[in-house]
Order: sequence, then structure tokens, then C-alpha cells
Amino acid sequence: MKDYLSVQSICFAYAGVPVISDLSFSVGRGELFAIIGPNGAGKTTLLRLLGGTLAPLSGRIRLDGIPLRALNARQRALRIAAVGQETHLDFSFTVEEVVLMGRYPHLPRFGHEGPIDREITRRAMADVGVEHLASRLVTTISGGERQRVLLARALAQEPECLLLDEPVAHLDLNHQIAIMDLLLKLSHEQRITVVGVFHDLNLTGLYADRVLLLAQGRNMALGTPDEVITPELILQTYRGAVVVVDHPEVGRPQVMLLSGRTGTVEG
Ligand SMILES: Nc1ncnc2c1ncn2[C@@H]1O[C@H](COP(=O)(O)OP(=O)(O)OP(=O)(O)O)[C@@H](O)[C@H]1O
Repeated sequence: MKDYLSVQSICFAYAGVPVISDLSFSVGRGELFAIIGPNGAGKTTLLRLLGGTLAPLSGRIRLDGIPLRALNARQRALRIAAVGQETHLDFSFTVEEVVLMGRYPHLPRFGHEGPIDREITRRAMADVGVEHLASRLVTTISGGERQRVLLARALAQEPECLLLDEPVAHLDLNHQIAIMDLLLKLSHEQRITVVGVFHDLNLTGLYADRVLLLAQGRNMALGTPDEVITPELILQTYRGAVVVVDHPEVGRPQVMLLSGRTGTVEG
């Protein structure tokens, strides 16, 4: 698989406090790539570095062979769409207006959106199942609906790469599966590179092509879900005891918790 994103020895610190340390990896075009790790590991910071909203203190990030820092914000927005953890939307736009904003990087300066932009917006809303909310104010929809609207806005951007911070965190079971299936289709069929931060190790095990396990800003493991989602690595990084079983249908790793309640670990 041809590399789309290439990260070489990047370091980053907030006010002198190191958060990302000497991190290197690459992501293939059309790969569904998961970043996992405990709270504070640096996952969101890493996504911001990949999206170009933060710049590494040292090291290099390349996008399709081009140094990320050589691209301005609009050039980045034509290639990358990012959806952050913050699903709050302050202003009283309708859902359709918010999704249409994804088209802005494609519009000429001072230009207006046309029928093609409206059609792409409609399709993006349909893909994430928010078409029925099109005329609702974003301030009046639920957290999970808002999360899907923001994903629709990212899709309307028609990016080569999606950077998603916990894209299913607020979604119910049915919508989690629908969005993960959509991400799989986007990556494998449309060759969009999808990089997502996930807390749900079972969804990661089921869907990811490869997984980067981050702890204290360092690469603790990188490989297939089978290689990374192991009881040893989970205990070492999350300090949580688990057993890992094979999914009965597809054999992919699924995590079961051990705790005081299961009687296998001191509570
Ligand atoms: N703007 C900031 N200024 C200073 N420190 C920050 C800032 N943002 C994050 N940090 C710190 O950097 C570290 C990594 O934060 P980050 O949000 O990248 O972690 P994360 O792995 O995404 O965590 P979580 O799973 O809790 O969302 C944490 O210790 C956090 O407190």
C-alpha cells in the first residue's frame, strides 16, 4: 500500500512539557488507521499535528510526499478534513448550512456555492443519516446527531484524508456500527485515508487495518489489531487487566474486562 501520510521522528511539547516524543510511522492511502492509548497519551495532539493546526518542534510530516508545512490552510483543507472531539456548535445555523461549510475550500474567492456543492452536501448528509435534520438548527439537535453532522461537513469537503477524534464517542450502538461501516467503505472503496482516535478497543479490533498504541507520547506498538490489542500491551499501557478473545464471526480481537466484579482482579 502506497504511503499517504508519513511521520518522521516528530516531537512536540506544550510550554516545554513534552507530549509527543520521537514518533515515526506512516499510513497507507485508503487505510483505516486507529490511534489508541490511555487518557493524556497525546492522541488529540498527534491528530492536530497531522492536520497542521499544530507544528512539530522537530521531525517531518509529509502528505502524499509533500511536506505538510509547505501547504497553506486552504491547500490543507482541500486534502484533509478533521473532526475534533468538541461537538459543540454555538451559532444558529441549520444542519444543511453547517454541512455546506465543508464546501468552502472548494469555492472561488468571494464565490458562492452552486448546485454541485448542494448535491455533494445532500449526499454527505445522506451518507451519515442526517438528511432528515437538514432544516433543523444545529443548536437544537442532540449530541450524537451533532457528531454526525460534523462528520457530514467533513465528507462534504471531499478530502483525501479524514482525521477523526473519537468519531463515535456520542453515538448509540446502531449509529456506531453505521459510522464505522461508512468509514470502512470510504477507506477501502473510495481510498480515503482515515486516521481516527478511538477509546473503544472492540470497535478498533473489529475495524482497524492497523493500530498505533500511544502512551506518554511514544509509540508503544504499531501493527495489526491482533498484534497490538493484547492483554500484555493493554495492561502495560492502560494499567487495566483484560482478556482478549477472538470475535466468533471474524476472529478479530475483542476485549473483555477483568475487575473486582469478575473476581479475577482485586477490586
Ligand atoms: N493546550 C494545551 N496546553 C498544555 N497542555 C496540553 C494542552 N492540550 C493538551 N495538553 C496536555 O498534553 C497531554 C496530551 O493531551 P492530549 O489531549 O493530546 O491527550 P489524549 O491522548 O488525546 O487524551 P484523552 O484520551 O484524555 O483525550 C496531556 O497531558 C494534556 O494535559
